[in-house]
Amino acid sequence: MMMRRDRLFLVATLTAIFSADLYFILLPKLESVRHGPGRWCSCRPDNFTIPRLGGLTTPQLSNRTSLQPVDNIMTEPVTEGSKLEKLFAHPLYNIQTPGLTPEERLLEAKQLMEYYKRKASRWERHMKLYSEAAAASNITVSKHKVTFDSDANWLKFHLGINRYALYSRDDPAIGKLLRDMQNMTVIGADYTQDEKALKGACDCTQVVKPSGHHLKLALKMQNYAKAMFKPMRQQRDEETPEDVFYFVDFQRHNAEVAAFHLDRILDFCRVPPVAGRLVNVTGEVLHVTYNDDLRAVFFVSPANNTCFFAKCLYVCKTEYAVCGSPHLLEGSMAAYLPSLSIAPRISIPNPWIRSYTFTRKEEWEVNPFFCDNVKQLYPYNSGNRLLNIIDMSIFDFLTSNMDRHHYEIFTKFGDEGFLLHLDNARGFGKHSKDEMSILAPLSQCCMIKRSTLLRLQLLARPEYRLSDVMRESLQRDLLQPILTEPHLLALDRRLQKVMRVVQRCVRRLGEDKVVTKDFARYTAKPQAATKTIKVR
Ligand SMILES: Nc1ncnc2c1ncn2[C@@H]1O[C@H](COP(=O)(O)OP(=O)(O)OP(=O)(O)O)[C@@H](O)[C@H]1O
Ligand SMILES: [Mn+2]
Repeated sequence: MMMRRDRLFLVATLTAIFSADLYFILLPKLESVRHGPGRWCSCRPDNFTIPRLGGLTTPQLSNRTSLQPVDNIMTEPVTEGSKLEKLFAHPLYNIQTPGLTPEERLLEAKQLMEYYKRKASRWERHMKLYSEAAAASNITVSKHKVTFDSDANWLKFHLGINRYALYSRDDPAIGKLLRDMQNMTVIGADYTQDEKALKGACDCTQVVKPSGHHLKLALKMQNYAKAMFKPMRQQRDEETPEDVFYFVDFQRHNAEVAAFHLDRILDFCRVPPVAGRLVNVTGEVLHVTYNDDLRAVFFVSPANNTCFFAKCLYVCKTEYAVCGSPHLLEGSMAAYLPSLSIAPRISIPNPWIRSYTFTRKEEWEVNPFFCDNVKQLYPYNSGNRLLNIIDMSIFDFLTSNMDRHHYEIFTKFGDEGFLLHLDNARGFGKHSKDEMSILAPLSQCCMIKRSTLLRLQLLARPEYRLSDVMRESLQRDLLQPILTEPHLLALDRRLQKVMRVVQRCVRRLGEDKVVTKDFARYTAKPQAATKTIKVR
């Protein structure tokens, strides 16, 4: 059964790829017949041509070019209407996954409801005890009504997580969850689990967490939805100065929001939903926290604004604080993933990890053949884990996030599970610089999933231009504009650079070696029937 589904999925992918070929190759050809020679001419000798799918079981696609020459694609006519809607209506974005087996879903509804009930009753108990204690010591704590809602959007998000993605773009619960995070009453605020474990300390040999720089909170909403709140630290138009190391750079709330939108536009769906919110730090944090440590870091600034700084054992510098104006503060709200107690995840060091010190270099930075070593190592020696790392590096290059020290996967899905793209707050720091080293997994391994490449090609075309679809997508956020124009335009420039890296690899190694079939593990199996697959 499991194998049949995998085969169906493979066929679905191939059908979509075939549709894309039709779209890119046949239609342009027909057009060129209609309009006479020259209009779609892609006959320059150095044209990059989209590779044929290799392998025994895959249909022979056209071996003619389907990638526009990178330097003339921007001059084609632009069509009217919503580019984003058109992008999402494209066959490449409508690969329908076959029905999921229980093993392919992260959670069972019954298990999740039991967890939710336990959580709700624990919360009510704590609230009662805490309110009594707070009244006795004259502390202001707002009491809000909590609602147990078995139809809550966050539950639907959790139930939708499966071995292929965190959510489906068509799932109406995701849009509703974004709205919940934007305006639902906050009933509780606390430090996040990892902050609690850290207890404000920092390891001074590693500068990953310079005391006071990390500032994030877990906010609980009226229906028990939980979000990770990262407050605004930097204005949208401020660029990270040249001399600032990436690991002491600010965390940017707008980068978290933008990364969610970009991940969805790339059709990865590996970033949890993130929405921007104006948070009242007095009413929605200070007055709803039951944590004395958190309350203790609040103060009122000389300008009469409510501020708070990160937990810190040694020095609590007010320069590190964030302040409301006088109470309202922008921030990102990232939907929480299911608790580790019901959906364990593991955190794995990125093979292309950077040194978090001022001087040391990692092996990948000095050894151009580093990827050959990685390819020998489990779990990068089989399946598509390495291809997933390469997807992640493309994503990080586009946002210019150098802080991908670890990645997480759900243990339930094992080695074939997708990689979670958590923590994107260090992206979008400099729009004028493209950090090519972030692409090292792609440039050193010279491999890319065909489905990823096809989508990148689409986003390089004027009718789906990445900056345009991003601008449109981000306009839906309450805190729009999320990215300044230079950051949006940098996306187009970086996309071209990704394509050029792929072109170079293809010239060096040939298409069949570089552009890899997705779901490589299953290619030796004969094909299943296509009739159950719907591709719009
Ligand atoms: N949406 C989420 N739901 C649940 N847990 C999350 C979510 N996002 C992040 N986490 C967990 O919290 C940890 C810290 O989050 P994040 O990396 O965003 O913050 P950080 O302050 O940059 O921490 P670090 O320095 O460890 O990277 C993550 O490693 C992850 O395990
Ligand atoms: Mn981080």
